[in-house]
Amino acid sequence: MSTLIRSKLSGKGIYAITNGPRDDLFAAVEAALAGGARLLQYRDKTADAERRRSEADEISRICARYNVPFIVNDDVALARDTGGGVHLGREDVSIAEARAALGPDAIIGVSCYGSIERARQLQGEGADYLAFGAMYPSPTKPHAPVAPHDVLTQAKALGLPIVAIGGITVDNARVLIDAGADYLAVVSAIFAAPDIQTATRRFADLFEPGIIR
Ligand SMILES: Cc1ncc(COP(=O)(O)OP(=O)(O)O)c(N)n1
Ligand SMILES: Cc1ncsc1CCOP(=O)(O)O
Ligand SMILES: [Mg+2]
Repeated sequence: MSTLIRSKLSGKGIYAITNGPRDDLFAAVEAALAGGARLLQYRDKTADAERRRSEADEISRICARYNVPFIVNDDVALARDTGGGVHLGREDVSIAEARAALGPDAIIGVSCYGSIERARQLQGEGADYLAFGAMYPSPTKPHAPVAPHDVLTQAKALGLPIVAIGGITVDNARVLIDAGADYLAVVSAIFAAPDIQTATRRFADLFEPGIIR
């Protein structure tokens, strides 16, 4: 069993990720947090900078009320201006550039897709968590290649929190936790659910077996 070498993230749990504009965005985020999400990412691939800024600002406040880290997808300037961390993929800026803008305390997470070599490289560059996936075909990102589950197990040796993403549902999640995922990153099975709080709670319960609510 490996130990975490350097982590700003404590524990395990659900990483809820928003998916673009919606009229009830703030209520949806609040429901996910009330349901037990332990990390929240603002992911909005639109180009409406003004709306993105005001939404990120409000969501960062909501996360602060729940004491849950707030992460911005792709956009380091928006992360800096809203006091958040950032998630970086292969199309995004380097960890060094993000770190220079956000400082040593900010959470910087990275996409490793299915590559343990990329994970090793990014761990060396100072990533705070390593995300792998898609683990299953994803309704949100249908063209994302599917990664093998054992990449999660291999990545444990790198000593950072491991995030699994892509097509995760309550019914297919258990094997990912067993393979080594510390966090399950979920878009549609939370934010497209008719009852977001209950959907998140069902996921969160996977990390707390035996708790009777
Ligand atoms: C936790 C987490 N993992 C992976 C991604 C995907 O990042 P990326 O490959 O940059 O793709 P986009 O999300 O930017 O379309 C993520 N956002 N979060
Ligand atoms: C951003 C991203 N990267 C790989 S899959 C994915 C989307 C995950 O969304 P869903 O939980 O709906 O499959
Ligand atoms: Mg990206």
